[in-house]
Amino acid sequence: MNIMCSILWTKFKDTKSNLTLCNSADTYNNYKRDVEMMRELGLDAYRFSLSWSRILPNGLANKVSDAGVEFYNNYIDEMIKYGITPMVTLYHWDLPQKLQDLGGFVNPMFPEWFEDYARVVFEKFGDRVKHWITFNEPREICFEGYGSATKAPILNATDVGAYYCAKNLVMGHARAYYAYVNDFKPSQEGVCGITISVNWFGPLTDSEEDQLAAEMKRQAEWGLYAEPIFSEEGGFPKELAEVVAKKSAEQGYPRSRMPEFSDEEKDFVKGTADFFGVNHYTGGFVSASEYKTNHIVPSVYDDIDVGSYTPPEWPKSASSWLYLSPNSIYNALTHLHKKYNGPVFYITENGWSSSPEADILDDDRIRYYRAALNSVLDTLEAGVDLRGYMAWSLMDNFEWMEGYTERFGLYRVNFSDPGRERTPRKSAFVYKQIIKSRVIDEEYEPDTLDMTIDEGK
Ligand SMILES: C[C@H]1O[C@@H](Oc2ccc([N+](=O)[O-])cc2)[C@H](O)[C@@H](O)[C@H]1O
Repeated sequence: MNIMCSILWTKFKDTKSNLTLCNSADTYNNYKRDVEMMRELGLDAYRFSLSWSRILPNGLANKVSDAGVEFYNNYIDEMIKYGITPMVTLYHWDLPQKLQDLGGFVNPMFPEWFEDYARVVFEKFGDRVKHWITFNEPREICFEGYGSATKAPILNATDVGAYYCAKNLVMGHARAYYAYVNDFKPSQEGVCGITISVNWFGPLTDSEEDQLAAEMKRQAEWGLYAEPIFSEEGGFPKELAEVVAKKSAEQGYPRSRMPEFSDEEKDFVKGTADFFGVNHYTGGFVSASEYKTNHIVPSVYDDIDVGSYTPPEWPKSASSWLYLSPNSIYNALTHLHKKYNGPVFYITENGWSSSPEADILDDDRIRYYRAALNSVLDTLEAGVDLRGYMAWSLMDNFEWMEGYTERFGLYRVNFSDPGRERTPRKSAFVYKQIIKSRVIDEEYEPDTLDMTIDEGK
């Protein structure tokens, strides 16, 4: 977390101490309480992410931190003790500084560094962890980190950053997948996939132009990362690659700004996921001609050149990008189901933000979860192989560039308290009731906000 902390230290230096900022919800010192909260809610699975540098302090696999491994062992064991299945993400945006200094995701060595790290992790924890996710949200890593400069490492390379990063990330994912399948899966018998942020982008009208515009938007936002792994053809999305090649030539680049996969690389990457992890939050409409804004030239958004529209009546969260978009889980997953020939899905994140001032009586979050879970039921009804749903998030935490100003938790965290006290919000009670009864009762009102554990679980 060092990279984000130092960047954010600049942003928040007037209000918080660096140490406080970097402790976030402090699961390291509170993991037993966190597992207790999972039990209070009646969860049967929990997704969390490993910190690469907590396990390999220098990023490279020659030196393993015993203390880091011990922490994760304790955390995993605590979940398993109470029948909670851990689902573990290897990379959730905190690259070891040494690797970043060497160029991070755009260094051609990146896929090998990632495989080496993955091997250590599979070896240490794979006896108990059976659900692995290589990367959390390639788009946010590549487009936001190496292109639009809105996430670490804040690299402003709008022309090529996202595209170069995407290829190396996908190659790293595939190397880790084969390491698992060849050397660990035979004895450990788990599964390995990737989590991609998939918001739903539908056409503004039924016109052919808008349908094409929506497809371009989907290709740029998530096809760039999904297509090489889940499509039959392999490689980057075809229409997007053609547009980028054409624009690159017009802009005087000697070759396309989007690298290609060789036939051998395409074959290597294709099919390297036992499941498709989806982080879904919101949606919107896309137009070929309306609602266009100016974009940096050259950039991914200039390449696709489409307009985006969010209906003003959609409820808005505390995050600028997050609206309650009707039935967008269904729209996204049925689309992917058809496009990629019915893969196994897990929804690995879905949730709603409120402001720090908002009360624990979070009816807006309850409305969001009820709508989302109804959309999950529609999705199952449509025959999509959706195996799990994970809310984001169990508790408030440090929300990247937004710091503590956006809260996603079913439990509120008191960040002024050195012990980081956790208190269930009203949404936690409603979520618990839904899990227990398997029914989404729109009228249900908890009669107490006292959380107890159902010992039967
Ligand atoms: C709130 C969680 O969001 C996840 O990341 C994002 C970021 C941006 C979008 N978007 O639609 O613009 C969706 C998801 C992230 O994985 C998690 O850490 C939280 O930040």
